[in-house]
Parts: sequence; structure tokens; C-alpha cells
Amino acid sequence: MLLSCTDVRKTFGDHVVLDNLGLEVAEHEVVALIGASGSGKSTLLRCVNLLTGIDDGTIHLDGEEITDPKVNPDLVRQKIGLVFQSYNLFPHMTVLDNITLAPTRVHGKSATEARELAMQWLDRVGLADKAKAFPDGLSGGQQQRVAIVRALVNSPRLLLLDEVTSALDPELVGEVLSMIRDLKAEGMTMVLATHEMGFAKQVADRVVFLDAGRVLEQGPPAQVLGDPVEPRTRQFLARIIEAGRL
Ligand SMILES: Nc1ncnc2c1ncn2[C@@H]1O[C@H](COP(=O)(O)OP(=O)(O)OP(=O)(O)O)[C@@H](O)[C@H]1O
Repeated sequence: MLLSCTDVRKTFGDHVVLDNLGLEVAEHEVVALIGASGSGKSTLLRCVNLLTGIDDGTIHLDGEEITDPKVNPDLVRQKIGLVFQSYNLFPHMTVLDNITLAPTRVHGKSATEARELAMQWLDRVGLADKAKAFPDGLSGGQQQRVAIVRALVNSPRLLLLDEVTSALDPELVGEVLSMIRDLKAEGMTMVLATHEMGFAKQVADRVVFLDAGRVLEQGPPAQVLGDPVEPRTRQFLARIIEAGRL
């Protein structure tokens, strides 16, 4: 397994957000996390990227226990890209500087190497002409693609995507989706949290339903989204259908 979360427990005060959660992700697999607001999807992604510490349990990446306090989080984050709903690009920096900042400042790459890599990626996603632009000169879809490139430039083993299409106007969702499909075709391992069941259906190999910080049900998208076993998954999907999101 590339990623193994075992008995992961995370609390905020007396609120148990991840409750002895187990999740395994194989190399090249794309896993979609679904579940009600507050079920712990974002928290799980943040714990995997070591942005949030866990109270108990372990997380292994490629056989290494990354939750071991002796592990350097910067080295782990080099192997795990995380992209947020709100892009989080630095507004005062150009697209190119946004992408090369972490590789040069944190991960020890030379400026030339980082620039070359960044330009290769921007070229691949059709944004090379935006390298010198500032984020506010880009559409939401372009900004999100830049944010994904920023995560990819370290050649991560695992890409975590937290609601990456949720802030976008519907007509811009397609370009981000198609980038993610291309990454899947190239064998990138991804875990994505989403409220968009169509997105999960289109890109995921496996859908994992989180309920109150636990994995309640998982399986192929057609099974979990089309014919779920657990009553709580059925209830959740019924609400999604009511909201017109399936
Ligand atoms: N830093 C924090 N301090 C206190 N509580 C937090 C913190 N971060 C998250 N929580 C709580 O943890 C719970 C799970 O939040 P999380 O964002 O992981 O859920 P989610 O499934 O991603 O929800 P959504 O679909 O709305 O993004 C929520 O009740 C949230 O209020």
C-alpha cells in the first residue's frame, strides 16, 4: 500500500473528528472521500499531509511511518501534494514564483531546476503563457490548475485534493476535471474529498463514505453511489439527490 492510515484518532477539544479511522490506498489508485459536512474529510487530508497532528494511530507512506515525531514534515510534504478548494496562491507573486517557491525555499532545488520543471508543467497544462501573470489575472479554473501544478512540481508520490472544484463556476470545472483525469491516466495516486458525486464517479476507482470520522462503507463508485449497503450512506445520497448533485 502507498498510504495506510491505521486507527487514526483526531479530536478538537472533546469533539472526536476522526474516530479510529482506517484507510488504505494502493499506488496508482484514485480514492474519493465523500460524506456529510463535518464528517472529517478535510481533517483526514490535513492529517495525512501533517498539517494537523493526530492523537492516536499511525499513518504510513510507502512503508514509512510519517506520524513518527522524528520524521521531518518538510520531507513528507515533498512526497505529498495538497491542493485546497480556495487555491491559496500568493496574490503578490507571479504564477511562476508561486510554483517555484516551495521547491527552492523548502526543498533545496536550484532556481534553474525549479523554473524548468515549473515551465514544463505549465506547458503541459496549457498555461505557459501565464507564467509571468499574477493570480488575479487568471480565471478560477486557471488558478486551480496552477495550484495543482504547484503541488506536482515536487513529483509527489501522492496527491491530496480537497474540494478542488467546489469554488469554481460550473463552466470552469471541466478544465480542472480534465487535468485530474490526465493525472489519473499517468498513474498518479490521488485521494480527493468532494461533494460532487459526478466528480467522484468520473475519476475515482473507489469511493469511501465517511460518517462521523469513520469509514462506514467503501467500494467501486457504481456500488457505493448506485446501490449502497449502509442505511446512512443511502440517507446521505438521498439528500445529495434532493440537492441535485448526483
Ligand atoms: N482547527 C479546528 N478546530 C476545531 N474544530 C475543527 C478544526 N478543524 C475542523 N474542525 C471540526 O472538525 C469537524 C470535521 O471537519 P472537516 O472540515 O474535516 O469536515 P469535512 O467532512 O471536510 O466537512 P466539509 O465537507 O464541510 O468540508 C467539523 O466539526 C469541524 O468543525
